[in-house]
Amino acid sequence: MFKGNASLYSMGETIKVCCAILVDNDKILCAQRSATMSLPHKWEFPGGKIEPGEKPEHALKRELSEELGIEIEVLQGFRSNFHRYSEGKQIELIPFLARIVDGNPDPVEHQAVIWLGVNELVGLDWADADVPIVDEFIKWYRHRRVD
Ligand SMILES: Nc1nc2c([nH]c(=O)n2[C@@H]2O[C@H](COP(=O)(O)OP(=O)(O)OP(=O)(O)O)[C@@H](O)[C@H]2O)c(=O)[nH]1
Repeated sequence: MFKGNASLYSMGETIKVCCAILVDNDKILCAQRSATMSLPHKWEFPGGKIEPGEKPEHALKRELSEELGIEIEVLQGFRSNFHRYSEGKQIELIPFLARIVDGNPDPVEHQAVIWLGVNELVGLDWADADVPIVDEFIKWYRHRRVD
């Protein structure tokens, strides 16, 4: 007799997605998905799917180069968030604090990118998977040690 957790078996594959919280002069880069992307017009942190066997940091550098034409340095990782969208897609969103080391963000796919102060982040219409990450980042940023 089946005794497992049935919901585990109906969830399907979890897609691993990395994203960058890019900070420069107390501003954070936010990217808006375009009308033709999934989650149209929602705000997110730039990034994308991690390919099989790829290290998350490597995927992040690749995606930011492709999407925004920038080179980044990854500073630290934050706790990932598992989220299942209503259409059934489940993602693990893995955030990293990062900074730009070369280039200016010039979006290829996104509709817009903007730099916002930490206090302004909550005013955006974030993709659902990002909401806990935004909240945790705000708390972390306010309490971080500045040496
Ligand atoms: N890059 C990024 N993707 C996110 C974030 N939040 C979030 O839910 N996602 C989702 O994670 C997936 C990342 O895929 P992607 O960026 O590589 O490619 P994509 O838009 O073509 O994906 P899709 O069309 O298959 O949904 C998308 O489904 C996107 O909606 C985020 O903050 N950054």
